Amino acid sequence: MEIHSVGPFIIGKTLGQGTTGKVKLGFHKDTGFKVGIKIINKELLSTKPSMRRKIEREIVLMKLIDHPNAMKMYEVYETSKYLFLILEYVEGGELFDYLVEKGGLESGEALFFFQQIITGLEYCHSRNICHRDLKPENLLLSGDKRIKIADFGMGSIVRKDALLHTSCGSPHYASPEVVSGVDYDGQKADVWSCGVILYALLTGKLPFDDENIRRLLNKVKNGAFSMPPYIHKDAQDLLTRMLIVDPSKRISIKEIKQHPWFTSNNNQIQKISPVEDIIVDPLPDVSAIDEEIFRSLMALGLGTLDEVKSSLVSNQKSTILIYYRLLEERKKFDNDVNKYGYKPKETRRASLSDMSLKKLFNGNSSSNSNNSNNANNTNNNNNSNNNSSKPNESNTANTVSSPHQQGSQEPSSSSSGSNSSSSSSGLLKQALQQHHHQQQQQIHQQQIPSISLTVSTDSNNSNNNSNSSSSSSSPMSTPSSSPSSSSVSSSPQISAIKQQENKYQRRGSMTATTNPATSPTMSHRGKTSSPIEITNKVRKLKISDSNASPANSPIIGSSPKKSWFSYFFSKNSNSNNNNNNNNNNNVVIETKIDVNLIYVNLEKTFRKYGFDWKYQNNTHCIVKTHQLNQDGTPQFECEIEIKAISSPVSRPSPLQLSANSQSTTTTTTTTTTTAATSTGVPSSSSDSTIRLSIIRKSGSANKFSNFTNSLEQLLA
Ligand SMILES: Nc1ncnc2c1ncn2[C@@H]1O[C@H](COP(=O)(O)OP(=O)(O)OP(=O)(O)O)[C@@H](O)[C@H]1O
Repeated sequence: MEIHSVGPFIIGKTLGQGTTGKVKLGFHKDTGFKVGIKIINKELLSTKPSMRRKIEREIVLMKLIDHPNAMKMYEVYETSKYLFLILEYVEGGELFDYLVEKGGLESGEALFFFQQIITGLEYCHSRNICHRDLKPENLLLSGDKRIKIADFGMGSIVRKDALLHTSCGSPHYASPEVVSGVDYDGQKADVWSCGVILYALLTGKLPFDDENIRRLLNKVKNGAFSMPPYIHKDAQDLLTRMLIVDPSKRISIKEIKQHPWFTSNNNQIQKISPVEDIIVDPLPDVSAIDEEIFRSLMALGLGTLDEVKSSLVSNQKSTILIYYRLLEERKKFDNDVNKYGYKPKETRRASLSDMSLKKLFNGNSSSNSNNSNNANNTNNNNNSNNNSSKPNESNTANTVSSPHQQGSQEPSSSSSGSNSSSSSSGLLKQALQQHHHQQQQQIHQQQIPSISLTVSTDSNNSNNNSNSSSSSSSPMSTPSSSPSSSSVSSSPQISAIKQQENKYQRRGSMTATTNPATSPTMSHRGKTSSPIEITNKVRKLKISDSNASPANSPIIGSSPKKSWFSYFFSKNSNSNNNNNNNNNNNVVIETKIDVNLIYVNLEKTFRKYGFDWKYQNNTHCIVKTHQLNQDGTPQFECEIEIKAISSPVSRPSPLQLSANSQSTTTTTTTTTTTAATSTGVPSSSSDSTIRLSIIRKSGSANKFSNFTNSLEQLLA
């Protein structure tokens, strides 16, 4: 039976497509509240362990994230075939497209975006989450131009002072240490990516680019880029500090926030305390461990089964225990809200205080000083509670268009699989509440004469408003007066911002003649390297590989049920830390890591095992040991086939911003995308999946097993 709804949401038009499936627009049946629904075929997850791990990780990380500058995940639904991630709807599209349209941005607007990126990233880092794939394509814009960091598929939790191994991301945004294949500090690598993004914001160009991947990687490693003279000198200074090759000398997020350019608009950005500040109690014994949360922890790869278990009952504070408690808090929050409807402030706060989250928020201040921001936030929330304590009742219908009116493309009233809206999770319930509140405000504003606003020349003055309703009371939110934590879109502050935004001048289309950056530039750090003109290459390629996209099918079999964490975790949890394929001859690893960085990872593993390697042709690599058996054959030898496979949406990998790009129909038959690069390897779009298959092996089974385990870990 075909259904057109998931839980309380009617499924509408397609918003986009990633490697795991389509993202559709969803409308809340009762309120018209919009969400993004990411539809993932579970078959994909069972047949591709690395993809499964990626999705598992993404879901758990998103459960841990609640910040106005990061895309929220409200709920997960599933049928026997599909997973549905109910996401915050981010209507303004990708920052990438915005940059394509506008070219380089005026300094104030660039700062406006940059501050939000840094605020969101600082929040992630405070939870020890590194994004590792920051680029304008993964930064979405809300309707009121708020940045939402998205796509945590490459994200990782990093224990304090630990280094990361996997080289991932897009080479244009990846740091020198990442492209060099050495172990790296994930936070410093994210800072580098932000430096590249800042450069792109200010110039509409990339600091490091080359058609030839080998040269590109060398440029990144070298770190030389040209600095257009029109960039404000303070911004130049910040860029120079962010794009420092040596990560130990690279500026930190904390220092960025104190930098003169960052603070030049007097926007007050609040400090976010690290996750380590949370006070947590251990569990009394292993029988108290919540199975679902345990599986989620395993998905984060924080330790082996035994390590995780013993950390949870140990008196010693550990990352594992902290994340257990955070996930528990989120689960409790969702459940409580379901049980009691919109939860009264006192109860929620009591729940939060159980784990002394107040210590986390506002640093180590006492509960009193949980104060201004929290109080403001809570009060706001409380107000909205008072205004509409039952969001799904009565007055919402008067203020919100029905999904049909809002243009749902599939406005079927089919109730199959529908969960009642009253079972919405905490974050969703909160968002619905907020949505209702906004609608009310809008109506109210329409009824009163318009107020004349004095618009300051600072793009962010209005951001000092701390009435963040979106970050207010959910379990892991942190009070923040960040740019994005401003109030609802209908507020005078936002109107003022909008007016200001309208004042931003387009820099003009990025043509060779009009772009100031193509005029003679000053050399940077004594080196010259012309900035690469953002080319007029095709931005969006049409989907052609229908097989690759399960979500192309007109949806959905059985009724979706809501799950806190989807049951696919339980089905597959045994294999979380194992390589299922080890017993098979044909090990297949699929990964979404950029193809160029796959080679960095491969070679890193070869070196680790002391193997020699040789690329036979574009897609095959022979790997063998130096050491020989008595009969003269290598102790171990194997052949790896490397292929780009289904890429539902292909996009140019670098910031090939194109002011006049047309949506051109281009066939994306990725299995054949093996155009040789200088390294003689297949090339593909940055979003395609690459399959590595060991098609032949001989020699030591032990070596083989260790080697493939390493590869899997590195590329998962
Ligand atoms: N919550 C959302 N609101 C609005 N648009 C969205 C939302 N989520 C995704 N999109 C759009 O859909 C596109 C595909 O998203 P999706 O997350 O599936 O792909 P992706 O970012 O390539 O990640 P991956 O392929 O790793 O899953 C995005 O590029 C974005 O334009």
